[in-house]
Amino acid sequence: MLRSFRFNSTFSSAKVLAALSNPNLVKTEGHINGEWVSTHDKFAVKNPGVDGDFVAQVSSLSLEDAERAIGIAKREFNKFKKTTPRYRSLLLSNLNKLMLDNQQDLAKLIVLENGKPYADALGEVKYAASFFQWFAEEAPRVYGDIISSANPANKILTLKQPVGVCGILTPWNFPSAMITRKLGAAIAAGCTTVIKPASETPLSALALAHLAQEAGFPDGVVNVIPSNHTAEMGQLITTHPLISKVSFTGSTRVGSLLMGQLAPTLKKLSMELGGNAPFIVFEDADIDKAVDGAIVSKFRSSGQTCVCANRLYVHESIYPEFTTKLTQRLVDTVRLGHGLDEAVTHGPLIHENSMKKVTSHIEDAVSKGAQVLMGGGPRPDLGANYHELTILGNVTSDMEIVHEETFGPVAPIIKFSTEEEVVAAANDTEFGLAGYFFSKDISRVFRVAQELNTGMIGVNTGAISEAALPFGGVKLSGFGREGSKYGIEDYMITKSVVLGEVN
Ligand SMILES: NC(=O)c1ccc[n+]([C@@H]2O[C@H](COP(=O)([O-])OP(=O)(O)OC[C@H]3O[C@@H](n4cnc5c(N)ncnc54)[C@H](O)[C@@H]3O)[C@@H](O)[C@H]2O)c1
Ligand SMILES: O=CCCC(=O)O
Repeated sequence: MLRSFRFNSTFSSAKVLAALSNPNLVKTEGHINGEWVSTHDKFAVKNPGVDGDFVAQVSSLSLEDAERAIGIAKREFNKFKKTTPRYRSLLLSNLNKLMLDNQQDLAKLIVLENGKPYADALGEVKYAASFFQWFAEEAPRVYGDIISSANPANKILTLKQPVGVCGILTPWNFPSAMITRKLGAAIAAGCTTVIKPASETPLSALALAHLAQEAGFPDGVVNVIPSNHTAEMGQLITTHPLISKVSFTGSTRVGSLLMGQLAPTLKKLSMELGGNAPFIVFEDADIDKAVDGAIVSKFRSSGQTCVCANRLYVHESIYPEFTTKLTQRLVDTVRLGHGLDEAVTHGPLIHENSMKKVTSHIEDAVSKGAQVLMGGGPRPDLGANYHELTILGNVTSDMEIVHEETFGPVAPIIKFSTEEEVVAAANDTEFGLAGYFFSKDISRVFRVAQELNTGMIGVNTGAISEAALPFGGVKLSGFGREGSKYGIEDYMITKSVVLGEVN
């Protein structure tokens, strides 16, 4: 059995918040036009790691507040779009620095509201800040074109212009990085923003708003509207005529709903949605490296990332060695418990619904013949949201876990015999966000990388995320690319200007 740690009262939210070095980061009100907006209507932010512990009561902004934020963002857009890329680059650099200066406190906020272990939370803060650094560097490097015309008297110019006010809708699994990957690009392009953070994790978003103000952002450029009226806020943002672009990260179900709402106003749209990542270990792989890669890819944030491996396909000739080594490595290294315990490597899941999905996937698989090789159940002794890291062997394609994203700490292992068979199985899904495979055969590396229908592929690595990566999917995993040299494009329009009589 894996070692684990019981809850210690020093991890209660009140104590952790009281001990932050920079108490100004703890904001519980909305942020519109540079002002903090308090409401009578509040919602509770729960600490997923400690039953019954609340991190904060946060103002739940109304639709009228959101309308005001959008109007202000539009007014400010008309000024902000005229600022120079160098100026916006400086704002982003300042914000990157302030995030890094406050990284320990920001990480503690993430642990409290999301549950992930402190080391992972610190990693998220650095990852989140890196998008500001990246887009600070991209902002001055946006170029238009001069194009020859069919008419010898004409020249065609293209201008890159910011798209307008951007609605940013984000999930709870990366309370900071899912905002900064969008916000960094939007600011670099010259857009203004209205951010609706997940109601599970608004504190990281509000801390960012505070730091943006400290970094010198003009009022009204970054507006944050926490609310537990999520569906109504989504409806307003997707239909509002003053919003020109919406970027959403979350489930395919909600993404598809938002896209329907948005159709009448035809806004520019980016969607980072669910995945069902295959992780393939070929017979020629370095098995120890594949085991390391599987742990990183499958169990990062206890399986709650959209790029987590969801199905592990292992060649039949190495199946016994791979499963034994994977199980042993986890038994030796994993510590389940509260994210602020330094020894802990894996924390709780976000809430009851996640626990239910994990349980139902395990029950379905076991009822159809899967074998529990490790873990398999909840840990109520630690708290309501703790679940053992679990490995299932002898998984087959009739099991739900092969077709649906678990978003939890379960690794289902499926045997395969040929490359053709495993590529077909890996592609047999409506989703296409990330995929992974391990092989030392360079021909196979190129062949399989081209054949897998996903937006991102890790070859001989389970860790792909960074600011330089064009992040995004295909099929029901969405569209648009975030981060990278492509990310800023989604926040700009290309305007063509035909100059006559220039010859
Ligand atoms: N692709 C990604 O980067 C990514 C990241 C995180 C989560 N996910 C997906 O999200 C799922 C788990 O999270 P979940 O169940 O909380 O997903 P979800 O789509 O229900 O919620 C995600 C976020 O979307 C927002 N949201 C929900 N309903 C909305 C609505 N009607 N209008 C506007 N915004 C709305 C909320 O802020 C919420 O936190 C996973 O199964 C995974 O597929 C994907
Ligand atoms: O879960 C979604 C994003 C994960 C990542 O950026 O690595």
